[in-house]
Amino acid sequence: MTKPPGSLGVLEDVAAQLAGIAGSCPAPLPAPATVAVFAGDHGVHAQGVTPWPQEVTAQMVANFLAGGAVVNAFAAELGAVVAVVDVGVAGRLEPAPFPAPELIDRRIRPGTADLAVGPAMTVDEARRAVEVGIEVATTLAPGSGCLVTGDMGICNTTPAAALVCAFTGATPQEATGRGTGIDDPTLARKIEVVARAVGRIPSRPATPEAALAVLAEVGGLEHAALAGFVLGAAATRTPVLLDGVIAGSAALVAAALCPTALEYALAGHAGAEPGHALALQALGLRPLLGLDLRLGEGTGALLALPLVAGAARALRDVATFDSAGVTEKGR
Ligand SMILES: Cc1cc2ncn([C@H]3O[C@H](COP(=O)(O)O)[C@@H](O)[C@H]3O)c2cc1C
Ligand SMILES: O=C(O)c1cccnc1
Repeated sequence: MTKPPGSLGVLEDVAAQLAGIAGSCPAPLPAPATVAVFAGDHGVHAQGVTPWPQEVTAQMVANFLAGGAVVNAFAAELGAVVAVVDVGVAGRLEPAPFPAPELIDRRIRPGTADLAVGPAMTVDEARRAVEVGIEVATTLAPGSGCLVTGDMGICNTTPAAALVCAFTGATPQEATGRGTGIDDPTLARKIEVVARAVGRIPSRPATPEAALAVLAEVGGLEHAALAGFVLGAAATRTPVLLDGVIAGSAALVAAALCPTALEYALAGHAGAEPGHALALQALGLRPLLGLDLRLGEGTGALLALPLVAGAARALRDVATFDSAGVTEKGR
């Protein structure tokens, strides 16, 4: 390529990873990208770990379908498609007005149980939610050059923090953050809730069965589906761009189920939630962007898409020294 070796820095690693994923060099461009927003609710809402009412999850699902959320704005800017999956919303979902895209209805149950007091879901429900993610990824993959993780679920930074503790060995104080923006008393309560949940499970589950049991005990339905989404992306040799702490915690589950699946994942950004950095560090993933985002929905992953596309296009389109008649460097 007509550039000094190494001059594209991290993007050279991205290009090499894309080529490895596709098994061809140059790799295909990561277009079109499809962001799958997995939505679910959480019984731990009863503990007062977020200032937002639970019905905001269902209302935001309607907003995604109507095209009115931040993820829709970023997707429109970047030419990405938004798919919305109900894997466990608690509320009734009104049919979206024509010509809105259809909701993918894969609801396992209307929200999890309260993970502060007992298992969030059964192991069978967790497995079925993982399978929803696998199904969505393998269905979308043939028409997508890149898959992007998205999430919606009021309270979902609480199970994310618990999963980060379980899979990295971090303490609840280290892994728990302010989510959508909570005050000090709420944060103290949230840390206490995460500690109670994590106290019931083994640290660093060593087998896929143990990982699934941890996911059922302290996770969420969208976390489970996102773990499956990463597995499905890998199974179809499709790059998957990870968003924030929900995706990061789900990727820890995916890595415990199948370590090599993470070779197909790229970290879009470093989010503000402390558990996100812990998850990425444990996974050995370097985030492409650092913008202090703390939204979710897939927004931070989508913003990294032009970097991934740039890396792929450079590898494909840039002339060689020979073909462009550019003189190579001397000694
Ligand atoms: C209007 C609104 C839109 C959102 N879009 C994503 N989230 C994000 O914030 C929530 C997690 O934060 P916590 O654990 O503090 O509740 C999730 O719904 C996540 O997707 C939103 C949250 C709100 C309120
Ligand atoms: O990092 C995230 O994905 C995130 C952070 C705060 C709230 N919701 C999501």
